[in-house]
Amino acid sequence: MEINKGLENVYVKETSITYIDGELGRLYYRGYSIFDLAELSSFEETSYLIWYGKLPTQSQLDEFKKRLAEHRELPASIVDFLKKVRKDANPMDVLRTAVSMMGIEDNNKSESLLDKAISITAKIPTIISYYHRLRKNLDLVEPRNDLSHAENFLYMLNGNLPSEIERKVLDVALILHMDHEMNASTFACLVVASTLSDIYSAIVGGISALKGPLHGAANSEALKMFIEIGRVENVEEYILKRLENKQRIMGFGHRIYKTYDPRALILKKYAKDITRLKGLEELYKIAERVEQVGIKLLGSKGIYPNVDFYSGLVFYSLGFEPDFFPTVFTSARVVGWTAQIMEYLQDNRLIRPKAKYVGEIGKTYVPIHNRS
Ligand SMILES: CC(=O)SCCNC(=O)CCNC(=O)[C@H](O)C(C)(C)COP(=O)(O)OP(=O)(O)OC[C@H]1O[C@@H](n2cnc3c(N)ncnc32)[C@H](O)[C@@H]1OP(=O)(O)O
Ligand SMILES: O=C([O-])CC(=O)C(=O)O
Repeated sequence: MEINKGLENVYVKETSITYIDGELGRLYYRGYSIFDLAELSSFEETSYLIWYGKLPTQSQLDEFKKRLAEHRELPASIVDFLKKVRKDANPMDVLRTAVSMMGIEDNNKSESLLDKAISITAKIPTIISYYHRLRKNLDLVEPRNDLSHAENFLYMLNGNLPSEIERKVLDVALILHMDHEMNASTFACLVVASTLSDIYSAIVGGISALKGPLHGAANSEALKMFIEIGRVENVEEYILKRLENKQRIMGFGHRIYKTYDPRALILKKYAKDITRLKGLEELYKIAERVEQVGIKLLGSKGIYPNVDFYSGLVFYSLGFEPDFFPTVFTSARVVGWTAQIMEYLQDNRLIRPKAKYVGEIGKTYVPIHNRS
C-alpha cells in the first residue's frame, strides 16, 4: 500500500487545455505557446481559446467581448454585502463569499455551465474593485461595457482610464495566470464538481485553495519580502538568514517546473517597465537581486522563480494592494477552473481516494463517568 501524500505524478484526467513541460520551462494553452499568447493575444481572446478550444474569428471575438461585458454588474445583494463587510477582511475571503452569494442569486437558473462561467468571470473584477474602493472610502466606479476586460478592471479600480502600457501589462498578467493544468486549486474545484455539486460551490473551493501562501498568495508574500528587505545591499544577508531559519523564498520553487517558469520570464520584462514608470524601480532591483542570490543557492535543486515572483510587482504597480494580489490571480484562473470543470464533467467520476488507517481498532467504549 503506497502512500502518495502530495499526489505527485498522479494523473486524474486527460486534458486538451494546458500542457506544461516542466523540464524545459514551456507552457501551452490549447497547443499555443504562452510566449505567443502573452505578446499577441488579449484576456478575451485567450479566454475564448481556453473555453471553446480554438481561436475566435473577428466576429466571434466581437460577440464574445460583448457577452462578457454585459455581465459585469453585480446583483444588489452583493453590493450591499461589500458595503457592510468589515474593511480589514482578507480580500480572498470577501471574494469567496461574494461568489458564494452569486450561487444563491443564480438559484439554479437553467443556463449552460459556460454561460455561468462567463457571468462569474465578468463579475469578479467588479467585486475586487468595489471592495478595494470601499476599503479606501472612495466612491464606487461602475463598470463600463465599452471597455475591454483589462481596461475596465483598471478603470473600476483606480477611477481613471488606464494608459496603453497599463492595459497591456494587465492583459499579459491575466493571460499568464489563466490555467495551469492540475494545480491545487483546480483540483479542489474538480473534487467539488465531481460530486455533481454546482459550479459556484466548485469555484468557492478553488478560491479557498488558491488563498494559501504555498499557492496563489505567494505573490503577496514575495512582495512583502522585497519591501522588508528594503535595500539591494541587504538582499544576500536576508536570504541567507531566511534559508538558515528554514523559511522559503516566496515566489521560488514549483512542483512541476524544475527550471525557470516561463511566465516569470515574461513577467520580469513587464515588471521592469512598469515599476520604472511608477517610480518603484528600487523594489524591482531588490527582486532581481533576490532572483540572482536565490538561483545561486537553490538553482542546483531545480528551484527557480515561479509566476508569483514578479507578478506582485506588476499588480502593485497597477494599483492593487498586496493582500488583493491573490484575487487578481483568481480573476484569471477562474477561466481555467471552469474550463477544467467542464472538461472533467464530460466523463465525470466521483473523486474519492483512500487513506491508510494507522490507528487502533476494537477499543472498549468506557462511559464518561468511568473515565480517568
Ligand atoms: C501559482 C503557484 O502556486 S506557484 C507556487 C507558489 N508558492 C511559492 O512560491 C511558495 C514557496 N515555494 C514552495 O513552498 C515550494 O517550492 C512549492 C510548495 C511551491 C513546491 O514545492 P515541492 O515540489 O512540493 O517541493 P518541496 O516542498 O518538497 O521542497 C523540496 C525541497 O526544496 C526546498 N524548497 C522548495 N521551495 C523552496 C523555496 N521557495 N525556498 C527555499 N527552499 C525551497 C524545500 O525546503 C525542500 O528542501 P529539502 O529537500 O532540503 O527538504
Ligand atoms: O501548477 C501549480 O502547481 C501551481 C499553479 O497553479 C501555477 O503555477 O500556476
